[in-house]
Amino acid sequence: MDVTLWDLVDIIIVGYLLFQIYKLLKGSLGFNIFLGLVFVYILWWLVSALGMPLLSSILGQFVSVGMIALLILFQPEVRRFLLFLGQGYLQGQLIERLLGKKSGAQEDAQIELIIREITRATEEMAQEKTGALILINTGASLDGYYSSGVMLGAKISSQLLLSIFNKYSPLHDGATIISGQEVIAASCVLPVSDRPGIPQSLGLRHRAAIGITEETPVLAFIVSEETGHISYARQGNIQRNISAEDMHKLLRRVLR
Ligand SMILES: Nc1ncnc2c1ncn2[C@@H]1O[C@H](COP(=O)(O)OP(=O)(O)OP(=O)(O)O)[C@@H](O)[C@H]1O
Repeated sequence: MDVTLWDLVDIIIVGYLLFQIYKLLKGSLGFNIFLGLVFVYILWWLVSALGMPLLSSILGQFVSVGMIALLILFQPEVRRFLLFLGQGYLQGQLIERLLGKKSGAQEDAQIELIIREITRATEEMAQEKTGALILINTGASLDGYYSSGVMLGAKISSQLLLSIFNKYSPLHDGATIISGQEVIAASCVLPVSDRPGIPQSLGLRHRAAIGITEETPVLAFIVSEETGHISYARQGNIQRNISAEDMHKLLRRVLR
């Protein structure tokens, strides 16, 4: 049998897609369903090869409606995957990476200033146990979420962020979204993740951070009102209790 270059490309693409499906379903109930479907498929293939017509035709019924069943069972995951593809992930990150980010010395200094302001405010809120949820948009289209909050279009500063999340401020509830060099909106309502693997101790603020990062390529920082811990969520995963230094490094990696 001849193995061509296209066979290799084919295998690499299928491998990549399977890995993405694994990443998407990891830790969810959907992963067990997916394993169940793979098991049914292997069983059907086995009984067909062994020549067991009755069992093979019963299992064959499942397999023949497989694609439709997959779309119904995994509707939220398929939606999330398509959103991820469409929402600036490719435009914003991949293309930028391919073309190389343009970053002059002046721009670098500006970004460093922004990072310092965000980190300073977050650190102060953590010390004072002021709850906060800050999204850093790295190229997604978040128009639908802006409209759920209050548009600001203001220059980023630690004072502004501290004012927004001050518990007496009318803007402190919900998420504040930062894009480029501006605080675009505050008090935004985000989708709350319903993934079963999330620890019970995490409430709505943390679940909203996980939820939005499942659907869009944004970075979400959370300050817990209860513990004063800083956490971040990215691609649906949460990293808890990070230091201000970790936060600074992460922002540098993402924004530069
Ligand atoms: N869908 C949502 N989108 C954005 N923000 C939300 C959403 N739901 C709740 N919040 C924010 O989370 C706050 C409630 O947080 P809650 O105490 O339930 O979460 P938590 O994860 O336990 O955080 P903490 O550790 O700060 O208590 C609300 O006051 C609101 O500001």
